[in-house]
Amino acid sequence: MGDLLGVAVLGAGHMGADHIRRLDRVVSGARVVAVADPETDRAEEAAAGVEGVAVHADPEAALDAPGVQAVLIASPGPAHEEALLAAFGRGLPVLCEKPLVPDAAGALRVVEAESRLGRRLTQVGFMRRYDAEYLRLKSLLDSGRLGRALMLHCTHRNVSSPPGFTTAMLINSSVSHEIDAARWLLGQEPTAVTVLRPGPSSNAPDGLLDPQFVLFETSGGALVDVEIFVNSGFGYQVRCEAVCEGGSARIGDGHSMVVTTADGAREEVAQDYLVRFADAYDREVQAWVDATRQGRVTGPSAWDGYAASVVAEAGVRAQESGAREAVTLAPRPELYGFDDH
Ligand SMILES: NC(=O)c1ccc[n+]([C@@H]2O[C@H](COP(=O)([O-])OP(=O)(O)OC[C@H]3O[C@@H](n4cnc5c(N)ncnc54)[C@H](O)[C@@H]3O)[C@@H](O)[C@H]2O)c1
Ligand SMILES: O[C@H]1[C@H](O)[C@@H](O)[C@H](O)[C@@H](O)[C@H]1O
Repeated sequence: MGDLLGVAVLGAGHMGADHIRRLDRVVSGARVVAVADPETDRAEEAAAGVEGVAVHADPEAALDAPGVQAVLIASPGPAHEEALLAAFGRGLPVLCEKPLVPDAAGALRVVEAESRLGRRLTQVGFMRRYDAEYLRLKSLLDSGRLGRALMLHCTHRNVSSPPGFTTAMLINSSVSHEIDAARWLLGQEPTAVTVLRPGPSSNAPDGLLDPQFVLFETSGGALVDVEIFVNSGFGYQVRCEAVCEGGSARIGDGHSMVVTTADGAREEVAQDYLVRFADAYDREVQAWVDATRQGRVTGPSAWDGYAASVVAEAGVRAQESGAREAVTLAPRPELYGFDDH
Protein backbone atom coordinates (compact mmCIF):
# COMPACT_ATOMS: atom_id res chain seq x y z
CA MET A 1 0.00 0.00 0.00
CA GLY A 2 2.94 2.31 0.82
CA ASP A 3 3.63 3.56 -2.68
CA LEU A 4 -0.01 4.12 -3.65
CA LEU A 5 -0.93 7.77 -4.13
CA GLY A 6 -2.91 8.89 -1.06
CA VAL A 7 -5.91 10.94 -2.21
CA ALA A 8 -8.28 13.19 -0.27
CA VAL A 9 -11.69 13.55 -1.96
CA LEU A 10 -13.60 16.75 -1.17
CA GLY A 11 -17.35 16.40 -1.75
CA ALA A 12 -19.10 13.03 -1.66
CA GLY A 13 -22.18 13.73 -3.79
CA HIS A 14 -22.87 12.23 -7.23
CA MET A 15 -19.42 12.78 -8.70
CA GLY A 16 -17.43 12.49 -5.47
CA ALA A 17 -18.98 9.11 -4.60
CA ASP A 18 -18.35 7.86 -8.13
CA HIS A 19 -14.72 9.03 -8.05
CA ILE A 20 -14.19 7.38 -4.63
CA ARG A 21 -15.45 4.09 -6.10
CA ARG A 22 -13.23 4.61 -9.15
CA LEU A 23 -10.10 5.37 -7.11
CA ASP A 24 -10.79 2.45 -4.80
CA ARG A 25 -11.76 -0.19 -7.34
CA VAL A 26 -11.09 0.83 -10.94
CA VAL A 27 -7.89 2.78 -11.39
CA SER A 28 -4.53 1.50 -10.24
CA GLY A 29 -1.89 3.28 -8.18
CA ALA A 30 -4.05 5.25 -5.75
CA ARG A 31 -6.02 4.88 -2.56
CA VAL A 32 -8.55 7.16 -0.90
CA VAL A 33 -7.21 8.16 2.52
CA ALA A 34 -9.62 10.98 3.43
CA VAL A 35 -13.09 12.15 2.41
CA ALA A 36 -14.67 15.47 3.39
CA ASP A 37 -18.29 16.54 3.09
CA PRO A 38 -20.21 18.85 5.42
CA GLU A 39 -22.96 16.22 5.12
CA THR A 40 -20.90 13.61 6.94
CA ASP A 41 -23.53 10.91 6.40
CA ARG A 42 -22.92 11.22 2.68
CA ALA A 43 -19.16 10.98 3.20
CA GLU A 44 -19.58 7.92 5.45
CA GLU A 45 -21.78 6.24 2.85
CA ALA A 46 -19.42 6.97 -0.04
CA ALA A 47 -16.39 5.82 1.99
CA ALA A 48 -18.04 2.62 3.27
CA GLY A 49 -15.82 -0.35 2.52
CA VAL A 50 -12.75 1.75 1.69
CA GLU A 51 -9.95 0.49 3.90
CA GLY A 52 -8.21 3.00 6.19
CA VAL A 53 -10.14 6.08 5.10
CA ALA A 54 -10.83 9.02 7.46
CA VAL A 55 -14.08 10.97 7.12
CA HIS A 56 -14.25 14.70 7.90
CA ALA A 57 -16.85 17.47 7.77
CA ASP A 58 -14.16 20.09 7.15
CA PRO A 59 -12.25 19.97 3.83
CA GLU A 60 -9.07 21.46 5.32
CA ALA A 61 -9.00 18.75 7.99
CA ALA A 62 -9.13 16.17 5.18
CA LEU A 63 -6.21 17.86 3.40
CA ASP A 64 -4.20 17.61 6.63
CA ALA A 65 -5.08 13.96 7.25
CA PRO A 66 -2.15 11.52 7.43
CA GLY A 67 -1.09 10.09 4.06
CA VAL A 68 -2.70 12.76 1.84
CA GLN A 69 -0.52 13.40 -1.24
CA ALA A 70 -3.11 14.67 -3.74
CA VAL A 71 -6.66 16.04 -3.82
CA LEU A 72 -9.72 15.34 -5.92
CA ILE A 73 -12.22 18.22 -5.65
CA ALA A 74 -15.84 17.19 -6.28
CA SER A 75 -17.63 19.79 -4.17
CA PRO A 76 -20.04 22.25 -5.87
CA GLY A 77 -18.37 24.80 -8.20
CA PRO A 78 -18.66 27.78 -5.81
CA ALA A 79 -16.56 25.85 -3.22
CA HIS A 80 -13.70 25.11 -5.64
CA GLU A 81 -11.67 28.32 -5.27
CA GLU A 82 -11.20 27.92 -1.52
CA ALA A 83 -10.35 24.24 -1.91
CA LEU A 84 -7.84 24.90 -4.72
CA LEU A 85 -6.08 27.63 -2.76
CA ALA A 86 -5.94 25.37 0.30
CA ALA A 87 -4.39 22.59 -1.82
CA PHE A 88 -1.87 25.04 -3.36
CA GLY A 89 -0.94 26.23 0.15
CA ARG A 90 0.04 22.64 0.96
CA GLY A 91 1.74 21.98 -2.42
CA LEU A 92 -0.80 19.22 -3.23
CA PRO A 93 -1.58 18.25 -6.86
CA VAL A 94 -5.30 18.52 -7.66
CA LEU A 95 -7.86 17.01 -9.98
CA CYS A 96 -10.67 19.58 -9.84
CA GLU A 97 -14.08 18.79 -11.26
CA LYS A 98 -15.37 21.34 -13.76
CA PRO A 99 -16.00 24.21 -13.60
CA LEU A 100 -12.59 25.24 -12.19
CA VAL A 101 -14.40 28.16 -10.51
CA PRO A 102 -17.74 29.30 -11.97
CA ASP A 103 -16.90 33.03 -11.95
CA ALA A 104 -14.05 34.36 -14.05
CA ALA A 105 -12.58 36.61 -11.34
CA GLY A 106 -12.30 33.63 -8.98
CA ALA A 107 -10.83 31.46 -11.74
CA LEU A 108 -8.23 34.15 -12.46
CA ARG A 109 -7.26 34.28 -8.76
CA VAL A 110 -6.61 30.52 -8.98
CA VAL A 111 -4.50 30.92 -12.15
CA GLU A 112 -2.52 33.72 -10.50
CA ALA A 113 -1.95 31.70 -7.33
CA GLU A 114 -0.71 28.71 -9.36
CA SER A 115 1.50 30.98 -11.48
CA ARG A 116 3.06 32.41 -8.31
CA LEU A 117 3.98 28.84 -7.31
CA GLY A 118 5.77 28.59 -10.67
CA ARG A 119 4.52 25.06 -11.38
CA ARG A 120 1.26 23.45 -12.40
CA LEU A 121 -0.65 21.58 -9.73
CA THR A 122 -4.10 21.48 -11.34
CA GLN A 123 -5.83 19.20 -13.82
CA VAL A 124 -9.44 20.25 -14.53
CA GLY A 125 -12.11 17.56 -14.92
CA PHE A 126 -13.05 18.21 -18.54
CA MET A 127 -13.41 14.48 -19.13
CA ARG A 128 -14.48 14.73 -22.76
CA ARG A 129 -10.78 15.08 -23.63
CA TYR A 130 -10.45 11.46 -22.48
CA ASP A 131 -13.53 10.10 -24.29
CA ALA A 132 -12.66 7.65 -27.10
CA GLU A 133 -14.98 9.34 -29.63
CA TYR A 134 -13.75 12.85 -28.86
CA LEU A 135 -10.14 11.62 -29.09
CA ARG A 136 -10.86 10.15 -32.54
CA LEU A 137 -12.40 13.41 -33.71
CA LYS A 138 -9.47 15.40 -32.30
CA SER A 139 -6.95 13.21 -34.05
CA LEU A 140 -8.87 13.41 -37.36
CA LEU A 141 -9.02 17.21 -37.19
CA ASP A 142 -5.33 17.42 -36.22
CA SER A 143 -4.37 15.15 -39.14
CA GLY A 144 -5.64 17.80 -41.58
CA ARG A 145 -7.42 15.14 -43.69
CA LEU A 146 -10.69 17.07 -43.58
CA GLY A 147 -9.06 20.45 -44.13
CA ARG A 148 -9.95 23.60 -42.21
CA ALA A 149 -12.77 23.33 -39.67
CA LEU A 150 -15.63 25.72 -40.42
CA MET A 151 -18.27 24.79 -37.85
CA LEU A 152 -18.98 22.56 -34.88
CA HIS A 153 -22.62 21.62 -34.30
CA CYS A 154 -23.08 20.38 -30.74
CA THR A 155 -26.02 18.84 -28.90
CA HIS A 156 -25.97 18.51 -25.10
CA ARG A 157 -29.09 17.04 -23.51
CA ASN A 158 -29.72 15.86 -19.95
CA VAL A 159 -32.83 14.00 -18.76
CA SER A 160 -33.49 16.51 -15.97
CA SER A 161 -31.66 19.20 -14.06
CA PRO A 162 -30.83 18.69 -10.36
CA PRO A 163 -32.51 20.86 -7.67
CA GLY A 164 -31.05 24.37 -7.52
CA PHE A 165 -29.95 24.34 -11.16
CA THR A 166 -30.14 27.91 -12.53
CA THR A 167 -30.43 29.41 -16.01
CA ALA A 168 -26.81 30.65 -15.70
CA MET A 169 -25.72 27.06 -14.95
CA LEU A 170 -26.98 25.96 -18.37
CA ILE A 171 -23.92 27.83 -19.60
CA ASN A 172 -21.38 27.85 -16.76
CA SER A 173 -21.92 24.24 -15.71
CA SER A 174 -23.28 22.38 -18.75
CA VAL A 175 -22.02 24.29 -21.82
CA SER A 176 -18.63 24.66 -20.08
CA HIS A 177 -17.93 21.18 -21.54
CA GLU A 178 -18.57 22.36 -25.12
CA ILE A 179 -16.50 25.51 -24.48
CA ASP A 180 -13.54 23.39 -23.44
CA ALA A 181 -14.09 20.78 -26.16
CA ALA A 182 -14.28 23.49 -28.86
CA ARG A 183 -11.07 25.20 -27.63
CA TRP A 184 -9.32 21.83 -27.57
CA LEU A 185 -10.68 20.43 -30.86
CA LEU A 186 -10.16 23.61 -32.86
CA GLY A 187 -7.11 25.06 -31.09
CA GLN A 188 -8.91 28.42 -31.18
CA GLU A 189 -10.29 30.78 -28.55
CA PRO A 190 -13.97 31.76 -28.51
CA THR A 191 -14.17 35.53 -29.13
CA ALA A 192 -17.92 36.27 -28.85
CA VAL A 193 -21.11 34.58 -27.67
CA THR A 194 -24.79 34.98 -28.61
CA VAL A 195 -27.64 33.12 -26.93
CA LEU A 196 -31.12 32.56 -28.38
CA ARG A 197 -33.89 30.48 -26.88
CA PRO A 198 -37.28 29.07 -27.78
CA GLY A 199 -40.13 29.26 -25.26
CA PRO A 200 -39.09 27.12 -22.27
CA SER A 201 -40.05 23.45 -22.28
CA SER A 202 -42.92 22.59 -19.96
CA ASN A 203 -40.57 19.89 -18.57
CA ALA A 204 -38.30 22.62 -17.15
CA PRO A 205 -38.80 23.72 -13.52
CA ASP A 206 -40.53 27.12 -13.11
CA GLY A 207 -38.19 29.97 -13.98
CA LEU A 208 -35.54 27.84 -15.72
CA LEU A 209 -35.10 29.04 -19.31
CA ASP A 210 -34.42 25.65 -20.89
CA PRO A 211 -33.52 24.84 -23.69
CA GLN A 212 -31.17 27.41 -25.22
CA PHE A 213 -29.14 27.79 -28.39
CA VAL A 214 -25.63 29.16 -27.84
CA LEU A 215 -23.44 30.40 -30.67
CA PHE A 216 -19.70 31.00 -30.30
CA GLU A 217 -17.45 32.81 -32.77
CA THR A 218 -13.78 31.85 -32.58
CA SER A 219 -10.39 33.45 -33.17
CA GLY A 220 -9.84 31.33 -36.32
CA GLY A 221 -13.17 32.31 -37.91
CA ALA A 222 -15.05 29.11 -37.03
CA LEU A 223 -18.57 28.99 -35.57
CA VAL A 224 -19.65 26.65 -32.76
CA ASP A 225 -23.34 26.16 -32.03
CA VAL A 226 -24.66 24.32 -28.99
CA GLU A 227 -28.17 23.16 -28.24
CA ILE A 228 -28.28 22.88 -24.44
CA PHE A 229 -31.38 21.18 -23.08
CA VAL A 230 -31.07 20.00 -19.48
CA ASN A 231 -34.68 18.82 -19.04
CA SER A 232 -35.14 16.89 -22.27
CA GLY A 233 -36.92 14.18 -20.29
CA PHE A 234 -35.72 11.42 -22.60
CA GLY A 235 -31.99 10.90 -22.47
CA TYR A 236 -28.40 11.97 -21.94
CA GLN A 237 -27.22 12.84 -25.44
CA VAL A 238 -23.94 14.53 -26.31
CA ARG A 239 -23.09 14.91 -29.98
CA CYS A 240 -20.62 16.92 -31.97
CA GLU A 241 -20.31 17.28 -35.72
CA ALA A 242 -17.32 19.03 -37.24
CA VAL A 243 -17.93 20.51 -40.69
CA CYS A 244 -14.69 21.13 -42.54
CA GLU A 245 -13.69 22.25 -46.03
CA GLY A 246 -12.99 18.65 -47.05
CA GLY A 247 -15.78 16.75 -45.27
CA SER A 248 -17.58 16.34 -41.98
CA ALA A 249 -17.26 14.03 -38.97
CA ARG A 250 -19.84 13.34 -36.28
CA ILE A 251 -19.52 11.67 -32.88
CA GLY A 252 -22.03 10.82 -30.16
CA ASP A 253 -24.39 8.48 -31.97
CA GLY A 254 -22.64 5.25 -31.06
CA HIS A 255 -23.43 4.88 -27.39
CA SER A 256 -26.69 3.07 -27.44
CA MET A 257 -27.51 -0.61 -27.38
CA VAL A 258 -30.10 -2.05 -29.75
CA VAL A 259 -32.42 -4.47 -27.97
CA THR A 260 -34.48 -6.76 -30.19
CA THR A 261 -37.49 -8.70 -28.94
CA ALA A 262 -40.61 -10.12 -30.59
CA ASP A 263 -42.09 -6.60 -30.29
CA GLY A 264 -39.42 -5.10 -32.49
CA ALA A 265 -36.03 -3.41 -32.12
CA ARG A 266 -35.48 -0.65 -29.57
CA GLU A 267 -32.41 1.56 -29.21
CA GLU A 268 -31.49 2.30 -25.57
CA VAL A 269 -30.40 5.82 -24.69
CA ALA A 270 -28.00 6.56 -21.80
CA GLN A 271 -29.81 8.36 -18.99
CA ASP A 272 -26.87 10.16 -17.43
CA TYR A 273 -23.24 11.21 -17.71
CA LEU A 274 -22.05 8.46 -15.37
CA VAL A 275 -23.07 5.97 -18.07
CA ARG A 276 -22.22 7.94 -21.22
CA PHE A 277 -18.80 9.07 -20.00
CA ALA A 278 -17.91 6.14 -17.68
CA ASP A 279 -14.82 5.19 -19.71
CA ALA A 280 -13.74 8.81 -20.06
CA TYR A 281 -13.83 9.37 -16.28
CA ASP A 282 -11.83 6.16 -15.77
CA ARG A 283 -9.19 7.28 -18.28
CA GLU A 284 -9.13 10.81 -16.88
CA VAL A 285 -8.56 9.70 -13.29
CA GLN A 286 -6.02 7.02 -14.30
CA ALA A 287 -4.08 9.63 -16.29
CA TRP A 288 -4.13 11.97 -13.28
CA VAL A 289 -2.92 9.26 -10.89
CA ASP A 290 -0.17 8.13 -13.29
CA ALA A 291 1.09 11.64 -13.96
CA THR A 292 0.93 12.62 -10.28
CA ARG A 293 2.93 9.58 -9.21
CA GLN A 294 5.56 10.61 -11.77
CA GLY A 295 5.61 14.17 -10.44
CA ARG A 296 3.95 15.55 -13.60
CA VAL A 297 0.73 17.44 -14.29
CA THR A 298 -1.07 16.86 -17.60
CA GLY A 299 -4.53 17.39 -19.09
CA PRO A 300 -6.72 20.50 -19.06
CA SER A 301 -4.95 23.17 -17.03
CA ALA A 302 -6.13 25.89 -14.66
CA TRP A 303 -5.73 28.24 -17.64
CA ASP A 304 -8.15 26.08 -19.64
CA GLY A 305 -10.52 26.22 -16.67
CA TYR A 306 -10.15 30.00 -16.46
CA ALA A 307 -10.74 30.44 -20.22
CA ALA A 308 -13.90 28.33 -19.99
CA SER A 309 -15.15 30.46 -17.08
CA VAL A 310 -14.54 33.72 -18.99
CA VAL A 311 -16.36 32.43 -22.07
CA ALA A 312 -19.20 31.09 -19.91
CA GLU A 313 -19.50 34.43 -18.14
CA ALA A 314 -19.85 36.17 -21.53
CA GLY A 315 -22.51 33.55 -22.31
CA VAL A 316 -24.44 34.39 -19.14
CA ARG A 317 -24.25 38.10 -20.09
CA ALA A 318 -25.57 37.16 -23.54
CA GLN A 319 -28.46 35.21 -21.96
CA GLU A 320 -29.43 38.37 -20.10
CA SER A 321 -28.80 40.99 -22.81
CA GLY A 322 -29.94 39.03 -25.85
CA ALA A 323 -26.98 40.66 -27.59
CA ARG A 324 -23.65 39.40 -28.93
CA GLU A 325 -21.16 39.57 -26.04
CA ALA A 326 -17.40 39.74 -26.59
CA VAL A 327 -14.96 37.50 -24.71
CA THR A 328 -11.82 39.07 -23.25
CA LEU A 329 -9.17 36.88 -21.67
CA ALA A 330 -6.44 38.19 -19.35
CA PRO A 331 -2.86 37.80 -20.68
CA ARG A 332 -1.85 34.14 -20.44
CA PRO A 333 0.90 33.56 -17.83
CA GLU A 334 4.05 31.85 -19.14
CA LEU A 335 3.29 28.75 -17.08
CA TYR A 336 0.54 27.70 -19.51
CA GLY A 337 0.77 26.55 -23.13
CA PHE A 338 -2.45 26.71 -25.20
CA ASP A 339 -2.96 22.98 -24.71
CA ASP A 340 -0.69 20.76 -22.64
CA HIS A 341 -2.78 17.65 -23.17
N1 LIG B 1 -17.51 16.01 -15.24
C1 LIG B 1 -18.81 15.81 -15.21
O1 LIG B 1 -19.41 15.30 -16.14
C2 LIG B 1 -19.57 16.19 -13.99
C3 LIG B 1 -20.83 15.60 -13.73
C4 LIG B 1 -21.53 16.03 -12.59
C5 LIG B 1 -20.97 16.97 -11.76
N2 LIG B 1 -19.75 17.50 -12.05
C6 LIG B 1 -19.13 18.49 -11.18
O2 LIG B 1 -18.79 17.84 -9.95
C7 LIG B 1 -18.97 18.74 -8.87
C8 LIG B 1 -19.95 18.12 -7.87
O3 LIG B 1 -21.18 17.91 -8.53
P1 LIG B 1 -22.21 16.80 -7.98
O4 LIG B 1 -23.19 16.60 -9.08
O5 LIG B 1 -21.48 15.65 -7.42
O6 LIG B 1 -22.91 17.62 -6.80
P2 LIG B 1 -23.66 17.04 -5.54
O7 LIG B 1 -24.54 18.14 -5.06
O8 LIG B 1 -24.24 15.72 -5.84
O9 LIG B 1 -22.48 16.81 -4.48
C9 LIG B 1 -21.71 17.82 -3.94
C10 LIG B 1 -21.30 17.41 -2.54
O10 LIG B 1 -20.36 18.37 -2.04
C11 LIG B 1 -20.69 18.62 -0.68
N3 LIG B 1 -20.10 19.92 -0.32
C12 LIG B 1 -20.68 21.16 -0.28
N4 LIG B 1 -19.76 22.09 0.06
C13 LIG B 1 -18.60 21.41 0.26
C14 LIG B 1 -17.29 21.82 0.60
N5 LIG B 1 -16.99 23.11 0.84
N6 LIG B 1 -16.32 20.88 0.71
C15 LIG B 1 -16.60 19.58 0.48
N7 LIG B 1 -17.82 19.14 0.13
C16 LIG B 1 -18.79 20.04 0.01
C17 LIG B 1 -22.20 18.55 -0.62
O11 LIG B 1 -22.65 18.32 0.72
C18 LIG B 1 -22.49 17.39 -1.56
O12 LIG B 1 -22.50 16.14 -0.87
C19 LIG B 1 -19.44 20.06 -9.48
O13 LIG B 1 -18.32 20.86 -9.71
C20 LIG B 1 -20.05 19.63 -10.81
O14 LIG B 1 -20.02 20.64 -11.80
C21 LIG B 1 -19.05 17.11 -13.12
O1 LIG C 1 -22.60 19.04 -13.88
C1 LIG C 1 -23.17 18.30 -14.94
C2 LIG C 1 -22.08 17.60 -15.72
O2 LIG C 1 -21.07 18.47 -16.06
C3 LIG C 1 -22.60 16.87 -16.94
O3 LIG C 1 -21.54 16.33 -17.70
C4 LIG C 1 -23.44 17.78 -17.82
O4 LIG C 1 -24.01 17.04 -18.87
C5 LIG C 1 -24.53 18.44 -17.02
O5 LIG C 1 -25.28 19.30 -17.86
C6 LIG C 1 -23.98 19.22 -15.83
O6 LIG C 1 -25.05 19.75 -15.07
